[in-house]
Parts: sequence; structure tokens; C-alpha cells
Amino acid sequence: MKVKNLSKTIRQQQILNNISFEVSPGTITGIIGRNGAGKTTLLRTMAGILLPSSGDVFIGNHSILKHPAKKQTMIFIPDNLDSLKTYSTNELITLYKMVYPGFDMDYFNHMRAHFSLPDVNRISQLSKGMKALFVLILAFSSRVDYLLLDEPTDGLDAIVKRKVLDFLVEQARANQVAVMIASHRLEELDFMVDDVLILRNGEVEEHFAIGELKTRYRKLQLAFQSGSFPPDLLKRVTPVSQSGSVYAVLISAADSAIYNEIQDHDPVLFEELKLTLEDVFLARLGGTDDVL
Ligand SMILES: Nc1ncnc2c1ncn2[C@@H]1O[C@H](COP(=O)(O)OP(=O)(O)OP(=O)(O)O)[C@@H](O)[C@H]1O
Repeated sequence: MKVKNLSKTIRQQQILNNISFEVSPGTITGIIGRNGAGKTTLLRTMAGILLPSSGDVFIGNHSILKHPAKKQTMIFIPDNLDSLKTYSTNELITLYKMVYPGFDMDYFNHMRAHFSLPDVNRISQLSKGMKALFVLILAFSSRVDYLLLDEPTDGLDAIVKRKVLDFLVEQARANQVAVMIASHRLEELDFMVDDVLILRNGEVEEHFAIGELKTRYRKLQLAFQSGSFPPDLLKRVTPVSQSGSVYAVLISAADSAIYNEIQDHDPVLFEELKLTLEDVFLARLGGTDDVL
């Protein structure tokens, strides 16, 4: 799937601005950004629920604007499943079978039994966690190529959350489904995504493979005799946290000079820490004012 120069204006407000990126089969892309950055609007526009103001989404070489049938290759699952509550489970299954001709009923029954989902009459009788699993199973049963998920683990307990995420990762890989997940739960994305798209004010701030992270940044935990951070170094690091006189900062992995200069200041604590997606989020979107 190729998203090309996608922009969306709603009531004279530019929500998305010239967004372009690609996703490959079987990969999971995390879409992250601060509240209001445009994550949901991007997913809804990609899914063809909202019309773009300009730009387009291509499945292979086919524009979804010119070939609306291509929308059948994707499913968007919103963060709030309340809209399903009036359906009976059978109505929903019938609906999915109608919309997605490749719907695999055997797979659906197998997964429903595997997760011991109760055979209830109405969707509203399922708990939040069961509902989340139910719609994911429906989505994978539909044999679509793209799954667009908005905050899929909102409100789930830790055990159900793990079940949902493990299922998602396993099935995306096994069925070569490209998954895009908008989420604020960076610690969850950290272990499951292949790519990360950072949105800032409706624009792509960065798009990178998670494996590249370590080649870009290093995270250091530091404390100095003076108790404060040497001002001459401050401009060259990106602070991510401070607790008393202990600082965590990111440095560019390419900048070996700063690594040596920090050591020249004789820090009383100098430790390299594991870099997380949250660190990169804070570094790219937090601004230094938030920390130091
Ligand atoms: N229907 C709408 N009418 C007017 N403004 C809208 C509409 N939908 C979204 N917006 C605005 O677009 C911007 C992006 O909203 P969106 O929900 O896409 O962001 P988000 O990144 O998903 O946010 P969050 O993380 O809080 O869910 C916000 O400023 C929001 O107020």
C-alpha cells in the first residue's frame, strides 16, 4: 500500500498535510504522535471512510478513489466498538461475509473456539476484551491484506491485552497481512512493530524501521559531581528524563565526539541504557523544555 501526498482539511483546518509512506505485506507499522496529531484521521482517510482533500492511497497501482472496490482489501477497526452493540454476532458475521467474499468461516470457528469466546447472541453481551478479540478474529477471517487499528488495546486488562497482541503479531506474519496501529502505548509497540511513523501536527515527522533506532541514537544515564548537567554539553544532547541529579539523555549514535566529551567531564554516573520507542517519542516530540 502506498499513501501518496495525502492531505485532509476539515472545516478549514488542515488536519493532514502531504503524508506519504508505504507499507509492505506482513509488516506492522506503529503510528504514533501526540494527542490531536492526526493518527485517527490518517487511518480513516486511508480506509476510505474520509475523502482526502488531496493525494491518494494506492493498493498496488490502483487508487482507492478511482477503484473503491479496493477498499475491500482493508478493514479499519475504531478504538470504540460501541457502534457494534446493536448487532447480533450472527448479523455481524453475515455482514462480513457479504462485504468480504473471501471470508473464511472455518478459520473463524477455529479461532472462536481457540479463544473460548462464548457463543452469545448479541455483541453487547461480550466484555470489552472479548469484543476486541472477536473483531480481530472477524478481521483476519475476512482475508484482507490490510488491517488499520486505532488504539486496539484500550481498556483491556494485562492478560487479555497480551492475548490480543500475540494473536495480532502471529496472524499478521502468518497471513502476510500489513497492520497499521495507531497507539499511545509505546511500550506495547516497541516489541511488536517493524516500522514506526511519527506524526506531528498532521505531518510525517519521521518514518523508520524499529531496527534502525539503535543505529541512530544511544541512551545514556548520567550524573555529575556538580549535581547539574554541564551547560556546554546541553545543546548537543536530547534530555529524556531527570530524577534529582540523574539525567537520561539521547545522543546521536554517529556523534562519537560527544560520547568522549561527556566522559571528559568525569561523570559520577555513566551508564548506557536500552533505548526505547518512548525515548525517541520524547526526544522527537517532547521538546527539551519538558525535561531540563
Ligand atoms: N470531524 C472533525 N471535525 C473537526 N475537527 C476534527 C474532526 N476530526 C478530527 N478533527 C481534528 O483533527 C485533529 C486530529 O485529530 P485526530 O483524532 O486525527 O488525532 P489523533 O492523533 O488520533 O488524536 P488522539 O491521540 O487524541 O486520539 C484534531 O485537532 C481534531 O480536533
